[in-house]
Amino acid sequence: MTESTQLLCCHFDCGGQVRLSKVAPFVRSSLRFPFWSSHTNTNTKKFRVGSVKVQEADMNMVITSDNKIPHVLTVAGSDSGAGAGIQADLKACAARRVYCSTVITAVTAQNTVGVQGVDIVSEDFVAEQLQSVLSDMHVDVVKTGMLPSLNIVKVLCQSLRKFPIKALVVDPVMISTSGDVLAGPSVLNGFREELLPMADIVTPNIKEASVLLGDVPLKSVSDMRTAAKLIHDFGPRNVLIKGGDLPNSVDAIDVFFDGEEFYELCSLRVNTTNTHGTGCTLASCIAAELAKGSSMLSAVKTAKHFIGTALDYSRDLVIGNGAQGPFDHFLAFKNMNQSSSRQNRFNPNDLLLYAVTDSAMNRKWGRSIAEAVKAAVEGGATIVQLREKDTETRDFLEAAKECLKICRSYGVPLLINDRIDVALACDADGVHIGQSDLPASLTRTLLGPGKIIGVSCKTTEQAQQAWIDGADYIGCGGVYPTNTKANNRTIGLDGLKEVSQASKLPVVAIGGIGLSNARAVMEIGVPNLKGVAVVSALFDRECILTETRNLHALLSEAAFLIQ
Ligand SMILES: Cc1ncc(COP(=O)(O)OP(=O)(O)O)c(N)n1
Ligand SMILES: Cc1nc(C(=O)O)sc1CCOP(=O)(O)O
Ligand SMILES: [Mg+2]
Repeated sequence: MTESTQLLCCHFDCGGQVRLSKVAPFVRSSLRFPFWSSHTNTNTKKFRVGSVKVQEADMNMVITSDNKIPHVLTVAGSDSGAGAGIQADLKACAARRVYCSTVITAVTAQNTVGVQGVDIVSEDFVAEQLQSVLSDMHVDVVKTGMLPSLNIVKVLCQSLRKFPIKALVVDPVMISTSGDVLAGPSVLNGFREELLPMADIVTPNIKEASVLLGDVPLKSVSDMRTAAKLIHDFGPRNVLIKGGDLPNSVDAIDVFFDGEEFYELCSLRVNTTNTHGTGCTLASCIAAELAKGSSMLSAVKTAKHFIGTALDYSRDLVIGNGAQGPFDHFLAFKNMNQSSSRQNRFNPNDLLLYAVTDSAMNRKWGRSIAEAVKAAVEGGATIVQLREKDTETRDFLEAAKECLKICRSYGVPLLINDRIDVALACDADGVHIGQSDLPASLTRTLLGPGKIIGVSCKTTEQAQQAWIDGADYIGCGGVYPTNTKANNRTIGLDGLKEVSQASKLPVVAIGGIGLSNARAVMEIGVPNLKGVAVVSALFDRECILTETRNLHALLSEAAFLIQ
């Protein structure tokens, strides 16, 4: 038996012996999750989803002091090809390191070509499976997929009323990726009237959103926003409309609506046909992150980033002969012939808005390092570097630990400037070093393959050496004159362009960059240039949060236009 079939068999037991335990009544308020409180204005927030670490965060399995593991119950159909449905849910939860139990609502004969047959499980047996799992196991989050009959929707809602859970994630599966109908119109009323009012989030794709709203066409992001609002009126607390199928869109743009604000979550469309099961996986990832205790928006961002990474890793995978293949949830495929796991823990898109702290600026404005970092990541910084030139080592270490907690909670990598000892001591995500610091090759030896290393380069030769030494990215500048670093040589946009074109590593531009010139920097149009690193334009300002937000919005737009 292969590893994957073993996994499948052991998880298909829906929960073990029936043991009825006393349960508290379903408490609706228990479904509420905290949200980012800083998002208070009414504008749409646009995120480029590229700042969430996937691989390393995975290893931090959350086990509580009483030895419980976050638990997702999926109520969905089986896909014999194992790309979608229950099988995708199991793989997604395993990859996100949470336990997943299963209630099977239908068995489909399915492969990469399409759906050849569907056998619907009776509602009585669905009810029995629900009872088995929910009466015995502590389920944190229920995620639903294919609910093929109105009666199944009804028994599910009854169970949810009887057993308390933390959150309900509804993926309103109606049509398979191959275009086959998986839930007919009779189920729609069950969704609208019973299930959606209980849901913490519903995650329709464009077609499903259209069907939920009585076949209104959705052709633009603006239509998606209107649809999100209308679906929200059915009662779910949050709506995520997945725009992957939106015509004429370079990016995959999803619209998230929490009842007050819209967020456009934007990520690069991965050029692959291995997309079967992305909807199920996304919903399962959201459920897994919620089970671990994430806020809703953060769960959605992590899930979207996970999908992007998994698709990227699996873009060349060949399984089956059909138009849409499955992908690899364990991010193993692309790495098969590579000796280290370096690619897994650094995402070059994280360089988009690189915030570099400065102790003198924090002192001037009366802020702690942690306060400054928190405001920057809340504002959308996608990576942070602590550059504390005159802070005592002990104080630096304590501040770094505090900042690491903040950054980890947002999925933002934290690097330490110069101080490899501090980075090792606090287990930071990596370091940034310059030409007069410890050599990059030695730094790699000290930090090992799992950490991020950035190297400052002003010339093409330095960029070549950084690559040879095993760095992950280069910082290139000073693009413009700066007061932040004394006697810094300015290389201008031309110098930046030359080094970026020659570099085999992703590049972040630095030096005198802010709102007024960031667009011009990005517009040099070299694909290797992934973002800008900024000190004074964020930290020598009254409101770091506002400055970071504004710069993030500008960079997201610039990156969008350039691709
Ligand atoms: C992203 C980034 N790029 C360049 C630098 C400069 O590093 P270095 O040359 O080592 O100078 P100091 O920052 O140590 O003064 C950087 N810090 N970050
Ligand atoms: C730390 C640093 N390194 C540079 C380089 O050219 O390598 S320029 C710089 C300072 C950047 O600060 P500001 O954003 O305030 O100009
Ligand atoms: Mg340095």
